[in-house]
Amino acid sequence: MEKPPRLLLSRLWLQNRVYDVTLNSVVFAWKETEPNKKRPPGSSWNTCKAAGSHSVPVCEIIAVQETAEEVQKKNAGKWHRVPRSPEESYQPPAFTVFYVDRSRQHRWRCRSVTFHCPDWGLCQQWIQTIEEQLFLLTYRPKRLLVYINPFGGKQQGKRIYDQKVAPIFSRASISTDVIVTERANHARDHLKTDADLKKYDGVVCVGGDGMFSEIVHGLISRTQCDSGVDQNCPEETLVPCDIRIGIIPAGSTDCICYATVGANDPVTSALHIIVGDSQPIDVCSVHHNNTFLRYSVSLLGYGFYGDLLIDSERKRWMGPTRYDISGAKTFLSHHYYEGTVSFLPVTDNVGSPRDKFRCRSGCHVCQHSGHLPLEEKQICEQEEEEGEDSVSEIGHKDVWRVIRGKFLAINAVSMSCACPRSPKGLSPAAHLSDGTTDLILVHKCSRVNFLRHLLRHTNKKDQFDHSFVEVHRVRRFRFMPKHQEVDSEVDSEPDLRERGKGLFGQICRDHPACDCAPAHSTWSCDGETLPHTAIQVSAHRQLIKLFARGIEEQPVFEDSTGVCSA
Ligand SMILES: CCCCCCCCCCCCC/C=C/[C@@H](O)[C@H](COP(=O)(O)O)NC(=O)CCCCCCCCCCCCCCC
Ligand SMILES: Nc1ncnc2c1ncn2[C@@H]1O[C@H](COP(=O)(O)OP(=O)(O)O)[C@@H](O)[C@H]1O
Ligand SMILES: [Ca+2]
Repeated sequence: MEKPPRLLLSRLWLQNRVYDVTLNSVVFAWKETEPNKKRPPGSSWNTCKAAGSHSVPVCEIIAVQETAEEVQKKNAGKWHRVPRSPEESYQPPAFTVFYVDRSRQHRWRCRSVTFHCPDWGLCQQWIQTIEEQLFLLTYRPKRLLVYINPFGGKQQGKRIYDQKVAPIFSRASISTDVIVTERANHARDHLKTDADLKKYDGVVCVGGDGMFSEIVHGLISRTQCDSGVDQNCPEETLVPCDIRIGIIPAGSTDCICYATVGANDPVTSALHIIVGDSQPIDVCSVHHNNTFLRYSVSLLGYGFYGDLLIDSERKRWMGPTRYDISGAKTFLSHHYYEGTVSFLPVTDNVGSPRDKFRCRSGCHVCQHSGHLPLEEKQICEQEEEEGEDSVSEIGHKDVWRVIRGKFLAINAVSMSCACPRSPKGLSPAAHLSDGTTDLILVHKCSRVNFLRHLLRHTNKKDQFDHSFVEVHRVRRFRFMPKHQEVDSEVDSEPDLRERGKGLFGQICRDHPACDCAPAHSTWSCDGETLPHTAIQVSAHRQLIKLFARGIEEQPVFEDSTGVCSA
């Protein structure tokens, strides 16, 4: 490929060594010259041959600044001997370039490198030319609206933002309006009606998956409202949101951040926002008949994860540990739930949930997955009883499959849900933006088998390779609990819930050794409970966009000799 024309080439000093420094529209690079001895005062700037080299893509430069003399002296003090004369202490004009440096485990760090120039004019020329190149990156955000949940995770949201994120935003000349939320749904309601979104290039959420869910609900509802789309209609094609969302992880699970960036690290996320990344994300809409309930981006779970969530909400004061305690308790209670799952399997997709390859930055499956209209075509239903072979070859493209059974867990994930607890996630091969969700059915099995299945979320073994687990990639699905099947017209779930909550229901839930099954569980939708158990779910391809790029393939490590951390 042809190289872009060079914009600047100069011989400059970096930590008393001479470098050939170049800039074109794509790369900023510096190459050490040789022999590169310490520069004696008054020596020529033109020495030497090439040696060690470094380069930074222009799109990963965060900022450039003229370096104040005091800063230079301070930096120089780290390695300089004390100057003997005033001439020797003279610091030539210098500029500092701040850029993204890849570290271990998909973490990004802000690094800086300072070059000394022979004269002030050249220094200014470098600063101006780099700034001009950054100005051309129009996809970078300039104004952001930030919501901080001060009570998410370990209640560190405000501190994380003030200490780790705000300084790099300001270095990148990003202006912000910050709202520290005062109540649950504060951010959602503000986005839905009050926020002047035209003023901003992005919305940033400091908190966990629950807080992100608030932002998503605010933005999607606002967009549908502005476009006259009725969210209550399950068949509607929803209008995608234009504005990108950034997540600064400060929650308990942080799976949306982890699964889209590869780390739950505030600085990494801030840098992805600054460089203006964009990653489309699938969203599932959840309805009960013709009533819209919620959107789901991560885990929509019934049975194990639903029960776990209900129990964990009472332990919110424990912070993120609540999920482990409630997880163990729910595991011991070992409840299963009867019901019918119907789903529309994906037939025209390139990927499958059993694939060995993963959704990564620039994923071809996400790019090439077609967008089928959501309208239900001719519905052919084939019932499958548990334990029998499931066959669905009816020779029709859109065949609904029906599975009636006893389930320990029903999970739908439209992304992998990778998180620190499970770095590969609930469905390791799920895709961020292919318009599908992976439906995982864990049938009733022994505690030992269920534990084996759970443990496989934390190691390299395939968690779907069990006779009691099945996984399907779907565009839509429905669930009907058994107690409502008799009369599906009955819409009196609150009464039924009361029954489950009665004296015996409570004892059974709280008594780990008790094997009697409660009538129904509760759906957990990205960490919030749903008020209904009979639901219809539709995946909407690429409905929202994040300041992320998907998980990058193996990061490239470079020797950063001569480069200091910002
Ligand atoms: C034996 C060890 C088994 C480890 C199994 C780990 C599976 C972890 C999968 C996690 C998927 C997370 C999906 C994300 C959901 C979030 O949207 C949502 C909201 O997050 P937020 O509070 O940050 O706002 N979070 C959740 O619903 C919480 C999920 C909690 C997962 C913790 C699971 C721990 C299970 C422990 C089982 C222990 C068995 C012990 C046997 C003696
Ligand atoms: N100021 C606030 N006071 C109480 N709850 C809040 C506030 N701001 C947001 N929330 C709610 O807190 C819940 C948990 O937030 P989240 O940031 O996801 O933390 P965690 O990951 O610990 O659950 C979300 O449901 C959100 O709606
Ligand atoms: Ca998906």
